[in-house]
Amino acid sequence: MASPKARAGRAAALHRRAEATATAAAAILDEIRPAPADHHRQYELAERLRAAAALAAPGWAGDPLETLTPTSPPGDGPPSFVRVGTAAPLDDARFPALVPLLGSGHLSVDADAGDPRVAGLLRALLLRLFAASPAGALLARAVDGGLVATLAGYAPLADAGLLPPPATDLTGFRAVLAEAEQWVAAGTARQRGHDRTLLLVVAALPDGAAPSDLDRLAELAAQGPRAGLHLVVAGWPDSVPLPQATPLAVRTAYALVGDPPAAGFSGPGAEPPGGLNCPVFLDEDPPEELVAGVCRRLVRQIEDGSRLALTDLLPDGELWAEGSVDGLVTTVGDAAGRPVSLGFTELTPHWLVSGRSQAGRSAFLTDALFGLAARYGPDELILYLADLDDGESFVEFLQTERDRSWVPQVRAAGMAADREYVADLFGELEAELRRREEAARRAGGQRYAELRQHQSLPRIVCVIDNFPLLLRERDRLATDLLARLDALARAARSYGIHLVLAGEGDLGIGGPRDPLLGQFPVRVALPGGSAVLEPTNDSAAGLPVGSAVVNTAGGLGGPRGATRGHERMIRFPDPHENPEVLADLRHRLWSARPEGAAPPVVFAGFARPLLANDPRHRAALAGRAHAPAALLGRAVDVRRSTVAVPLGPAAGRNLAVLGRDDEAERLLVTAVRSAAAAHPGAARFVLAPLANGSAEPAGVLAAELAGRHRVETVDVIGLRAAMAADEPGYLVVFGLDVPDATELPPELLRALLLEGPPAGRHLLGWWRTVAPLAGLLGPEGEVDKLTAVAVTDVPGGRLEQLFDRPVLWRPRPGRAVLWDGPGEQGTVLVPFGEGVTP
Ligand SMILES: Nc1ncnc2c1ncn2[C@@H]1O[C@H](COP(=O)(O)OP(=O)(O)OP(=O)(O)O)[C@@H](O)[C@H]1O
Repeated sequence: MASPKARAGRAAALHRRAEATATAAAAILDEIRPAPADHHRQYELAERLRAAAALAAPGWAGDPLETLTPTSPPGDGPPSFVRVGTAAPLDDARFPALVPLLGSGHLSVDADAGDPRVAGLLRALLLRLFAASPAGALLARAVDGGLVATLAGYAPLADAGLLPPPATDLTGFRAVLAEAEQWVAAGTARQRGHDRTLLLVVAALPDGAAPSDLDRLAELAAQGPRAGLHLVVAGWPDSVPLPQATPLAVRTAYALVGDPPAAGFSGPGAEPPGGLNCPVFLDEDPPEELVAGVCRRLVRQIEDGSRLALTDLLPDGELWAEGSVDGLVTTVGDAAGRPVSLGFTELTPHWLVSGRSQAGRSAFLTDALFGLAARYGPDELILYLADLDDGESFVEFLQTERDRSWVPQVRAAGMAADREYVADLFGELEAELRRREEAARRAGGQRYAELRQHQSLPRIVCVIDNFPLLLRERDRLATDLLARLDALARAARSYGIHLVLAGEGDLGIGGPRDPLLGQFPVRVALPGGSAVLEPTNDSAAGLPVGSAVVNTAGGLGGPRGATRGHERMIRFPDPHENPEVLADLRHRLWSARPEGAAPPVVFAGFARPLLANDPRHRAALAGRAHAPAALLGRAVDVRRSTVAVPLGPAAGRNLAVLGRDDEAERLLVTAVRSAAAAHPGAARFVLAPLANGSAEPAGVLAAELAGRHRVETVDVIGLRAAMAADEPGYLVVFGLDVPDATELPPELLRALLLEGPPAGRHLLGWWRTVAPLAGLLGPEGEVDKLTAVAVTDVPGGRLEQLFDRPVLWRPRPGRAVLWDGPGEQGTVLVPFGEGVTP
C-alpha cells in the first residue's frame, strides 16, 4: 500500500522515462529514410532498424514471441513502443514493425477480430503489453462484440483486477466507455495523471453501436493519452482517422502501417498516404501456454503485492511522535486500500478479540501492539502481556538468548501463565488504579486528561490472550477473578488503563446480556470469532485468515449490505512473514529507550527458576543478605518475587514442607541451602535423614554446607537430643512423619517451634502426611503461630484439618504453595529447580 504521493512520484518517473525513450527512438527513426530502389541500402537499413527496434522495444515489447517465455522479465514500466509484426521491404530484409502506443497514442485497425489475423494480432499485442509492464502497472478493459471470444485466454486476469471479462453487448460497451471517460476526467483533473495506464481494447464493436458511440471513442482517443488512457480499436472505419492513433490497414497477405500521430515514417512533408512503405506481416497468435504462463505470473505477483506488510501499519515519520492524553490510536489493517485505525479511549476503553486457533490472533495482536509501540513512547504507554496457553508467546517483544533487545514499553510478560499470574496482574492494575484515583482525588477531582498535565501517567494496555483458560474451572478463583475484572474494567477506563482480552469463542464471559460485556465496546472477530459480535451479526462468517471484522459498537450489526460506520472488514499483515522487519523495529524501539530502562520481567510457566540465579540468593552469597531466610522459589506473579520464609528470632519462624513427592524433598534441600547462604557467619546444621532414601540428599547437603558451617548428621535419637539442647542452629528433618519420629513427644516439638526461633533454633522439616503436623496444633489451631507451611502434592481438601478453614489448592506439577502468616491466601510458586550453586 504505497502512499498516493509515492505512487504519483513513481508514475511521474515512469512517464519521464517513457518520454525519453520515445524521443531517442524518434530521433533514430527520423534519421532513416526508406530508399526502395537500392537493395544494398535496404539491407543496411533493415539492419539499422533492427538495432533501433531492439533499443526502442526490448524484450516483451519487441522480441519475436518464440524467443520469450513466461519467466522473461518485464520492463521498468509499460513499454512506449510495441511490435505489431515484421516489416519486410524485401523478402530477406526484415525488421520489427513497431508502433508507439502506451504513453503516447493509440492503434486503430481497419478490420475487427472477426479476421483471424486481427484476432491473433490483438492477442499478441495484449500479451506483449501485459508481460512487458510490471504487474499492476497496466490495466485493461475490453469490448468484444464478435462471435468468438477473442480474449478468452486472458480470463485469469479478471480475478486479479487487470482485465475484467470483455463487454460483449452495447450496454457493456457503453459502461466501458463511461468508465474510460471517468478515468480520463480523474486523470486530467489530478494534474499528474494516474500512476497506472489503462488500455482499452476494442476487438469488435457490438451490434447496434451508434455513431455517437464512435464519437465517444474518438473523444477518448483525443483526451486519453494525457490521462494515461490508450486505445487499440479493431474495426475502426477507414473513413475517419482515430485521433492520435497509428492506423493499421489489413490487406490480403499483409498489413500496412500508417503514420504514427506525432512523427511520420516518411518524414516531414512527405506525400500522402505516408506510412511505412513496405508490407508488414502481422504477429501471429501467441501460443496458449505462453499466454497462460504470463497470466499466472501476473496474478501471483498481484496477489503477493496486495499482501500487506507490517510496515504498512507503522507511522511514516519519527518513532514516538504521538501523545496519549486523549487516547491511543494505531492502524490495525486496511479496508479497501484505506488504513483502518483502532484505539483506546474512554469511550472505547477495552477490546475483545476472538478467533479460532490458527486464525491469526497473535498476528493481529502483534501488529496492533507494534503499531502502538512505534507511535507512543514509554512515557505515554506501558504494556502488560499475558498468555494463558502453553508455549512461548510475545517473544518478538522480549529478550532472547541471541538477541538482548526488547520493546521498552513492555513492563512485564507472562507466557504459559497460571491463573495466579493473572490474579497478580489484576492486583498490579488495581493498585495502579487506586494510585491514579487517589491522585485525582488529591488534585480536587481532576480527570485523567487534567492529571496528565502535571504528572507522568502513561496509558496502560494489558493484553490477556487465551483468556477462556482463566475460567476453565469455574471455582472460587475464577469467580473472584471475574468479579475483579468487572470492577477493574468499569473503573479503569477513566484512568487510562485498558484491557484486551483475546481467545476463542465468546471468551467465556457470559451471554450477550452479561453486563461485563458492556465494558468492551471494541470487538475484533477473526475467522471463527463471530461469537464476540451480536448473534444476528454475521459479518465475520467465512472470513479468510489475515482478515477480521473490527466493530466498535459492542458487536452490533446493521442492515445487510449497508455501510456501517462502526464496523469494518479489514485485512492485516502477518508480522512474522518478515522476521527481519520485526527484529529491526524492535531494535529501533530498544535503541530509543530511556536511559536506565529495565527489560520486561518475564514469567514463563514452563520454565524452572534456579536458586543460583536468584537475585536474593546471589546477594546472600555475596555477603549482602538482609536477614536469614529460606528461599523456596519464584512466585507466580508479575514481578517474579523470590518466595522466602524469613527465619528471624520470632516464635514460629520455621518451615514445614508438606508433600509426598520429590518436589517436597527438593524444597527442603533448597530451603536449607539458601538459609545457609543467608546466615551471617557459621551456623550449626543438624541433619536428620529419617525418611527412606533421604540419606543421599542429606549427605550431599552435608558435604556442601560443611565448607562454611558445622554439620552433624543424626538419627532419631540424636535428633531428640538436639531438640532438647539449647544450642542455636537449624534442625533439618527429612520425614517427620516416620513412625520413629511420631514417637517424639509432641510437646517437645511444639516447644521447639514456638521457643526455638527466638533463641536462634529453627526447624526445617519435611512431612509427607498432614496428620502428624496437624497433631502439633494446640486447641486454638493457628498453624501460622508454629511454622510456615509449604505444600506440594497435597490437595486443599486435606489441608483443612491443618488450617481449620477451606483451602484453595489444586496440586499441579512444578508448583507449590506457601502459607506464611495468619489468614494467608497462599502464595503459589515455582520451586527452584535442580541447578548448580555457584
Ligand atoms: N495476515 C495474515 N495473512 C496470512 N496468513 C497469516 C496472517 N496472519 C497470520 N497468518 C498465518 O496464520 C497462522 C496462524 O497465525 P497466528 O499464530 O497468528 O494464529 P493464532 O490464532 O494466534 O494461533 P494459535 O492461537 O493457534 O496460536 C500462521 O501460520 C500465520 O503465518
